[in-house]
Amino acid sequence: MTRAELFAQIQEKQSFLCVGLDADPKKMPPHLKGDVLAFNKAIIDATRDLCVAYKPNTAFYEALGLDGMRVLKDTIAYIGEDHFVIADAKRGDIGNTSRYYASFAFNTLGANAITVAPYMGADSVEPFLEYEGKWTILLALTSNKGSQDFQHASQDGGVPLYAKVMTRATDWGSADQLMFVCGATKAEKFAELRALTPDHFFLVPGIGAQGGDLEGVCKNGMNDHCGLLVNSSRGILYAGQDEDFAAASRAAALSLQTQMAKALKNYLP
Ligand SMILES: O=c1ccn([C@@H]2O[C@H](COP(=O)(O)O)[C@@H](O)[C@H]2O)c(=O)[nH]1
Repeated sequence: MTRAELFAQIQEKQSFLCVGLDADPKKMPPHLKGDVLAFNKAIIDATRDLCVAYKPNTAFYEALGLDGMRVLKDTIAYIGEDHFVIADAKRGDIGNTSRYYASFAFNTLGANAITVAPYMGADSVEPFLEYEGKWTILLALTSNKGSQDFQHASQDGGVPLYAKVMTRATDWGSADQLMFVCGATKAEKFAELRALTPDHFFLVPGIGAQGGDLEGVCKNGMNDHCGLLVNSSRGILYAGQDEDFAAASRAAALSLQTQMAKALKNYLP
C-alpha cells in the first residue's frame, strides 16, 4: 500500500486507527478456550470498517510455538488487502541476518510493514528498505518509561538520540517507505518530532492501556497526509469478556474513530 493509498483509506474511513492484535489466550473470553484465530477473526470482523491498519505483535504468536506461526499467517490472510498490516517484531541485525527477518515479514507473512530497531545502523536497516512497496517502521521515541535510558541521551551537539535516529534515517529511506514509532505517552514532543520529519508517517502506540494523549498527538503531529497511525491493542481487544466481547471491542474502536474523525476535521492542514 502506498502513502497516497493509505491517506485515501484514512479520508474514506475518517480514521487513522491501528488495531493491535496482541492476542493473549489468558486474557481472552473463557468461552473461546484459547482459540486465538477465532478471537482474532471476531475482532477483525467487528473493527474492519473503523480502522485502516492492524498490528499483530509477533511476540504473542512466537510464544505459542508452531501453532502461533500458523495463526499469525492465517490472521494476516484473513485481514486481506484492504488494510495496512504491520508485523510488530522490532527486528534489526547484521545485514545478512536482517535480510531473512525482512523475508519472513514480507514474503512469508505478507505484511505491509515491519517494525525495526535502528541501533545497529544503516546496513542493518537496508535489507528491509530493499522491498519495493513495503514499509520499514523504525523505533524513534518509544512509549515506555525506559525510553529515558538511551533515547534521550545527548549526542554530539546536544541532540537527543531519538532526533539523531530520525534525521539520519531520512537519508536511508523516503517518506514512501519509512515510518517512525513515536509513543503517544510523549505527546508533548510531537511538535518537535514532526519538525524533524515533516512528511513521514508515525506509528503511535501508547493510547488506552498506557495512558497516552490522543488529542495532543493529533494537534502536534498531524501533517497533510495525516501522518499518524494510532494503535490501541489491549484497550480494544479486552474491552469485553463475555460472549458479546466483539461488540465491546467495536464500541472501544468506535470511540477512538469518532475522536479521530474530529481530529481530522480540526487539524488536517
Ligand atoms: O514504543 C512502543 C513500541 C511498540 N509498542 C507496542 O504497541 C502495542 C501497545 O499495546 P497496548 O495494549 O495498546 O498498550 C504493543 O504491541 C507494544 O509492544 C508500544 O507499546 N510502544
